[in-house]
Amino acid sequence: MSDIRNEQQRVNEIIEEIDRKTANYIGKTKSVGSQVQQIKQEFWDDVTVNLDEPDDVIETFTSIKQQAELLSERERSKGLIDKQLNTLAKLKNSPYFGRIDFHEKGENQSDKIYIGIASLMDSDDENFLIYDWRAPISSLYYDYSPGHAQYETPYGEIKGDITLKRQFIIKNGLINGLFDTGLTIGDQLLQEVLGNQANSQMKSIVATIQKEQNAIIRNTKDKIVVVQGVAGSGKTSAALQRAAFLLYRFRNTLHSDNIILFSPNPLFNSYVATVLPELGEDNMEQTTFQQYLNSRLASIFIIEDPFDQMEYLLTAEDQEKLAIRKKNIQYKSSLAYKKEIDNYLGYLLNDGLVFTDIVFRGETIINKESIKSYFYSLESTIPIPNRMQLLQEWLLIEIRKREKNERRKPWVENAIEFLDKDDYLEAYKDMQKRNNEDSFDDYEIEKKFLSKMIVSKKFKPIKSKIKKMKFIDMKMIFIQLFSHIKNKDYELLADYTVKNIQQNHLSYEDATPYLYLQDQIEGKRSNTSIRHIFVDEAQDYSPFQFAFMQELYPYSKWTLLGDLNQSIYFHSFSKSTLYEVAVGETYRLMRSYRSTKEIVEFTKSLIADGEDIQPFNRKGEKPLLIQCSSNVFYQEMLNKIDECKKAGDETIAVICKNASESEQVYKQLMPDLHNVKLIDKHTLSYEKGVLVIPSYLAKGIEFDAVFIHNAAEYQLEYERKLFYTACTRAMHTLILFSTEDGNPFIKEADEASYRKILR
Ligand SMILES: Nc1ncnc2c1ncn2[C@@H]1O[C@H](COP(=O)(O)OP(=O)(O)OP(=O)(O)O)[C@@H](O)[C@H]1O
Repeated sequence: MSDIRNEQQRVNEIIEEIDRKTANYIGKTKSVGSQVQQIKQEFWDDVTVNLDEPDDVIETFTSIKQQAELLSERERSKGLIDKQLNTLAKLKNSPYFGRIDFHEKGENQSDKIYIGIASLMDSDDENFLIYDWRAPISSLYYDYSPGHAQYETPYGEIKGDITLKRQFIIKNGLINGLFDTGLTIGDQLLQEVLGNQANSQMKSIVATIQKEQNAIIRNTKDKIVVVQGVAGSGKTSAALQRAAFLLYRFRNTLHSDNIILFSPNPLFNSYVATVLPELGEDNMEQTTFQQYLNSRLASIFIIEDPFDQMEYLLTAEDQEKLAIRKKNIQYKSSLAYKKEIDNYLGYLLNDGLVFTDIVFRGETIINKESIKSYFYSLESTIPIPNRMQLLQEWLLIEIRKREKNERRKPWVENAIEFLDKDDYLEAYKDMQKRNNEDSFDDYEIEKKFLSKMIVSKKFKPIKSKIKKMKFIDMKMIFIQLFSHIKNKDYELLADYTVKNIQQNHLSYEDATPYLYLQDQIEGKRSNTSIRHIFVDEAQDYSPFQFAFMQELYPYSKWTLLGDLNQSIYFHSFSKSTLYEVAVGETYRLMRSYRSTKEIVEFTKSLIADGEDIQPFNRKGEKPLLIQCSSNVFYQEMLNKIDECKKAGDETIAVICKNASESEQVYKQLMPDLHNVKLIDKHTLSYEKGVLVIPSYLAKGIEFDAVFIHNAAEYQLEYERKLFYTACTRAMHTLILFSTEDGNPFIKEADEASYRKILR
């Protein structure tokens, strides 16, 4: 009891210090804020603008630049102070979550180390009142129980003994819970945290990071970190805390805009978007691979996304077509296909590139054959993209020549006659600017000027196309690839792609290879400012996609997080997986934190190597299978939803196999559950309540209660992982509905791991 009193006393003192510091920062932010205001108001007073002579222009430019730099420096300072204020407000609410007493070897006494989301110094700025959880010493808290312990610092290893390890729950400055931990590291606090309700936004886990997660978060030595972690083992959590750790550890060189997170879908983006701000860091850029493909190709093609591809595979009726499509997907996702493209690129060095005619007013002014022959007249040892640039320069020169000739043609004279008033005025102003002439006195000068203007305007789109390399017939070059492929099924592969491309459609499996080929011809579009990439649900990327991403971000380190048991896309069923491609330090997370022990015991028996999965010991009800005929389905479901709500479940997801099933279920539930929400691939965020969601969009997210709409819909072997992924979204309650035909994977599962009701 006296422990709590003493600790609360310390919390109070810390809050007083936080208040002092806050008052100080508020004073500073006001002063810097008014300086910013003043600089903005008086910006032009302190700038001497004189554009008479070249020297004056330079002086004016320098003076504007200095003023702008001063403004941005002040704005930056204001931003930093506001950030400090924000952190202090968070610390005031909950200053820390952990304490360790560490007796360093060779010292007389132990130090009390309090750990929170940020550091706080005492009023003399000499001693740490709170250590940032990312500081080297804080590692002790995550890695050790009381007893011998050590941690790494930039100056070497420090050894000693932990004499006390304490965890706190502090809210609004009051200690609500205090646990001293012995050998069972942090279990009590973890129990508390995991017992809470699911949220529509993920929470940070800094207070209870587990040792195996800490190793991932603090890895700074490997270029590629690969995490294979079972469902709910904290992969996404580890990724986000790792981003915060890296931003702290490399704060002088790494900023949030040097980090990207690739997530499985836009809904997931919003689900994880609050974690970094909660930890006082700016958010990293979050995107999906599809967003990248769209940014590059959506102006040329209608691109299929992975969800449409999945819908097709789940619902296709024509078995022959389905078989062809599956073959396509597997081959086109493989590194063998990339190799074929590389071979093809070898051939293109000397022959085979296809170009388009350059056409002006319906007439070909440079034909594709001459473009091709110019290209191949260039030294063949020069790489294709460099030759393309030389070709581009040549074309622009040629176009300028044609442009000059064109000015004398009769159509130009006609166009001058029909020039409307606005164009004429524009030309007049332009001439004034260029020639310092006041009028079009001389008819010849006027005509020359106007014809130049008219022709130049008409040629502008052609020049712009050349600058964008549109003289390369990429579609044709891609189509032609298939006659070079040695794969025995190449006719099937070619037929499928060619038909699509002719209709300006690009399937998901064709999009990355297309871009890869394009980049190898036009020149790579690498992004060199990105230093670290997180790929969540990494098992969903094909080896080809991953190889392509590595070319896009050549200077980046990688953290790949995935679970082979949640490989739901067809391409990831091919033998070669991302995990074989990515050679790096591999971590395995086997403990599942999301779901109750009972749910984990059931879900682990749905998959082949599930016996290694360890549940965290949190109690709940066994999953319930309700097998009934479809005419009582919805009434049963409504009853159970009602029960869950009464038991306190706040997020309840009815997970359906695909989008059309979700729509149907939504329509059925709507009349009785007015605020039920339907989630589709365009949904950007969601609220607590009852949701109906297709299985593949529930990836990475969790809910208090999960209702599997019709377990009997999952029958084929390749739907096993989809089914497993859907079931593992449940935190506290899992109820499976099934029509009488049943579900083959549940039939294989341990009967003792679930309850069953037949209606
Ligand atoms: N150390 C931890 N302390 C507290 N909660 C944790 C911890 N690790 C994981 N969790 C919780 O477990 C749940 C699952 O975590 P997370 O979503 O990061 O797992 P995942 O491995 O990415 O799951 P999946 O692959 O199934 O999507 C989350 O609610 C997360 O907050």
